[in-house]
Amino acid sequence: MSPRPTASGRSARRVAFDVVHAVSTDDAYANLLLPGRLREARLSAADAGFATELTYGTLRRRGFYDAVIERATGRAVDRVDPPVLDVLRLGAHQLLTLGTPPHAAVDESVRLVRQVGSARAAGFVNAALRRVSERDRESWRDELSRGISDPDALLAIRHAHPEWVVRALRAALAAEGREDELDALLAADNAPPRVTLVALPGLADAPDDDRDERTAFSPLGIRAAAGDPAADAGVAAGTRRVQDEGSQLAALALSRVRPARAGERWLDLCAGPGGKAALLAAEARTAGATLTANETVPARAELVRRALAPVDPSLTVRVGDGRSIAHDAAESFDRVLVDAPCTGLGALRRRPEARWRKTVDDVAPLATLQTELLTAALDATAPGGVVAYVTCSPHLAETRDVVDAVLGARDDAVAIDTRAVLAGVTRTPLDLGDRGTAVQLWPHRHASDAMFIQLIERRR
Ligand SMILES: C[S@@+](CC[C@H](N)C(=O)[O-])C[C@H]1O[C@@H](n2cnc3c(N)ncnc32)[C@H](O)[C@@H]1O
Repeated sequence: MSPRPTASGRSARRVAFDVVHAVSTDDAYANLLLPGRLREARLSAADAGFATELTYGTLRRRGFYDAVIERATGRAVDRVDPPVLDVLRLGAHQLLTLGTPPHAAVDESVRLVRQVGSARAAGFVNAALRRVSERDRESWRDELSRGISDPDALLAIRHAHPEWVVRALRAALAAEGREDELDALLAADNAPPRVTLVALPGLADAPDDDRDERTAFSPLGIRAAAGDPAADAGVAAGTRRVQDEGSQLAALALSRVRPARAGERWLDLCAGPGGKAALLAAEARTAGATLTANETVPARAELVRRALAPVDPSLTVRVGDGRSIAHDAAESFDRVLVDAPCTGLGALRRRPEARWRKTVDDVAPLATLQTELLTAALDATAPGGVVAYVTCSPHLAETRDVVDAVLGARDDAVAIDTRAVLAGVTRTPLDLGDRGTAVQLWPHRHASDAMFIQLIERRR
């Protein structure tokens, strides 16, 4: 059941508006902004649930609601004042997805538009949302789909994804012979993800079978209790961290590809904000190895320092472009993680605004950067060492094509069967496509981000 607001639902709507509007106008990230706003507003658990669903759901389906608003008002959304448009988007989500009674959704939206300084638009909001409420979501989908026959364009409307994203996801599934799962994948992108934690080895107690808290695949994964994960004592102490299972498996593929020897040197080349670095550092420490982290954005390097502090505050965090790492440290590291900057198309559940922010034009420059970072990582790896190339995107141009391009250009590196490595790591077998040596995880199949993981050995 969708969370319902209590009598103080107005504060919840205001919190949702503030976050949605900051995303629209300041390029804010909802998953970073919302938790603090919820705490500041001191909402009850029910209202916090309602505000979260309202914020995330509105942002995920924004493109669909914009199309509905345009059709209902006869006005292009870029001709509607930004605060008014955000009030309409929130109203559309309440009407078409949350099942809020029309009189409440319309009246509260009119109240909200006054509250945010756009009182003169009250009549427009009232009329627009009344038009929106004349149909349910299915009927609006039918209306917007009329005259369209392209299957990807129809799926884009049905599941509120940009068309280029639907095409990219279809191609990635087709590459493993699972194109028929596209509908399930797009639906999974719109479902709130369950929160998982990682218990850092050597710092936190291992997950407990008896308390039924373990996740399906990661040996270190814990299902978070309901509510704010920041309230978990281990999370507050930095010994347990909020981390998607896919990210845990990406780090563990590298740390457990083979037993580590004391004195090994590990590198996380693109470490900010430090989730995988913390896990790698803890894994390294239990084996007597040491992690160095690198991050190009100084503020994110600071987040890496904070993430590493509970493991070992003396670890080195280099601030610089990962592409220049081999100038300082050629053939120096035994294990290197390249968790490359990417389109993030694999994390659409957790980053609700991302699908509307990225464009198809972002892909080629990212692929170039990813190719250069993977090349630099291999140059910085000692002969016999291992690189993990990881993206939280399944886009073939960022995954398979990057690996093929880099391996095709050098004869000192070879792909490792990453599927076999993870088969020795996970608690239960992963259902993977049967092509290639990489691991591609999926939200609909593994309840994780669509993480791509390819291990590569630098030949001796
Ligand atoms: C996908 S994120 C890494 C996530 C991180 N591994 C974690 O688990 O928390 C990619 C990171 O690469 C950084 N980055 C972008 N370009 C870079 C470059 N040329 N060299 C090093 N880092 C870079 C970004 O700032 C971002 O923090």
